[in-house]
Amino acid sequence: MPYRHLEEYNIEVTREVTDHYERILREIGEDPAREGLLKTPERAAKAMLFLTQGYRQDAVEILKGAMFRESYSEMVLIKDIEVYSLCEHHMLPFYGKAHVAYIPDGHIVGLSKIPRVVDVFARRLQVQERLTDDILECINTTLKPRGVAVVIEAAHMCMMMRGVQKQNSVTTTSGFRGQFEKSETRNEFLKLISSELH
Ligand SMILES: Nc1nc2c(ncn2[C@@H]2O[C@H](COP(=O)(O)OP(=O)(O)OP(=O)(O)O)[C@@H](O)[C@H]2O)c(=O)[nH]1
Ligand SMILES: [Zn+2]
Repeated sequence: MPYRHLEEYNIEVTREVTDHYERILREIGEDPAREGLLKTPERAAKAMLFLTQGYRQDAVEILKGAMFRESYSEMVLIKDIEVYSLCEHHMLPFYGKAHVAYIPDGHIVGLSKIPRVVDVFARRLQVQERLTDDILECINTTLKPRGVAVVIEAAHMCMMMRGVQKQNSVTTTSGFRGQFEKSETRNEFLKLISSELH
């Protein structure tokens, strides 16, 4: 992605994507000139650029911006982080929850930065497996904790609205590094994310 000035990039790309959506409307049998649809191509373009803004954001920089030296060395768990992403096969939403934990090794990170990192990777075309790994690897290589764990539970609209049309299936993906590779620590994490206590 060329790093042109963001505003200039947004105006140019919004115009291009808007033109494409107008063509799509015509191809599916709609009349882009009817009143209700006049602004739809531009709205859809802005929505798509919002949902894919992760391509223009840097998760490593976000984490590095709020790392603090601390000796705390127990598990830090942020659970039930809402996730909205787009599957790369159909560009339809998949959505659910992410649970992220790490065990610090000299540094902690500002709590809000974890959901921000989740969003940076979710706001791209993804598969749930790669989204899980992207979050895991980013935290592992940037914060260098003793361990990191990521679990994502999600429903895929491409399996609900079309295709196999299953309304209640949930897909769970997970990744573990460092101390979470040991079953004791992993089990403590899994117990915490399944508990109803907040
Ligand atoms: N592993 C994985 N698969 C996904 C994800 N999101 C969507 N898919 C699947 O991607 C696959 C694409 O398969 P294809 O056979 O090429 O596409 P399709 O003909 O539209 O498949 P159906 O959805 O079965 O109708 C489907 O099985 C989807 O369920 C994801 O996050 N991870
Ligand atoms: Zn899909």
